[in-house]
Amino acid sequence: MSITAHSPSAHAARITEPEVLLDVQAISKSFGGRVVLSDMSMRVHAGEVVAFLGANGSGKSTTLRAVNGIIEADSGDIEIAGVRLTEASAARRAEARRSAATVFQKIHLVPRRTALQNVCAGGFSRLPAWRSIPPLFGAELKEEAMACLERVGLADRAHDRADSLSGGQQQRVAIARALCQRPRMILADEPVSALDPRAADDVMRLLRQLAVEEGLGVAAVLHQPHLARAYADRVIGLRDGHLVFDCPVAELDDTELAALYL
Ligand SMILES: Nc1ncnc2c1ncn2[C@@H]1O[C@H](COP(=O)(O)OP(=O)(O)OP(=O)(O)O)[C@@H](O)[C@H]1O
Repeated sequence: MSITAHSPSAHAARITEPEVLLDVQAISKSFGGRVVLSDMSMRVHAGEVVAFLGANGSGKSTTLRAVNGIIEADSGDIEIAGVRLTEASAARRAEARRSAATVFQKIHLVPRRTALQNVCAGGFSRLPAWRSIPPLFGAELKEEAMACLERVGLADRAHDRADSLSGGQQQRVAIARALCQRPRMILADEPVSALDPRAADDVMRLLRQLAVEEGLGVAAVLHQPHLARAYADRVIGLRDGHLVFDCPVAELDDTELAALYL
């Protein structure tokens, strides 16, 4: 994990080649007649970390869930890696959504399986269902999963049971599993909320490293503004389902930030 936040070379690359990996266009969502997200628009570019901030219930997770397909927006549109979801076939839509891998606060590893076996699960969508038990994973998938563990700095723990790893290590295994899905971007829904400050820093540094060094887009819901300041390029503020600000992290205003949580 060698890079520091806000590397100038990544900044230059974004200016010359701002590939849009996620384009959320005026999406709205209601549950039981209550509007929880209203006309939300935002973008994530390749190589960029975007942080979502806002109080409980402000619509952060709803935005990510509309992108990854856990829910469908009532209106608006979403483009993932150039695929406009409302116009795409079901197969194209599923493929586009696979290119945005999700990492959750609750890590959901299979505790008794090894780190490597858990990471292999990220590649299952490319395999027939009967190949998804460990003896049948195949050498190729195992090799790819091992490379993913190397990318998160945990190759040496590949054969340890998931439940023998620390919380921070388990979240890095979950990120490796997401990488094994071969995504263009990572949607991280409170990826560090269950971690101590040091492990939280490690995970955020890793997500930033994947953006800067590998060109992934990262959209992360955070409850820690200081982590957004340290690791994001852009910060999005949500309040009561409305976008309040979307600005480069250097322009984040303390008063506006505090107002999100009033
Ligand atoms: N499946 C659902 N059914 C009914 N209401 C829902 C559903 N999902 C979310 N909501 C409501 O939508 C609102 C926005 O929820 P969301 O999870 O997006 O907030 P959030 O900003 O991510 O909050 P938190 O920081 O607490 O995770 C909340 O009031 C929540 O109760």
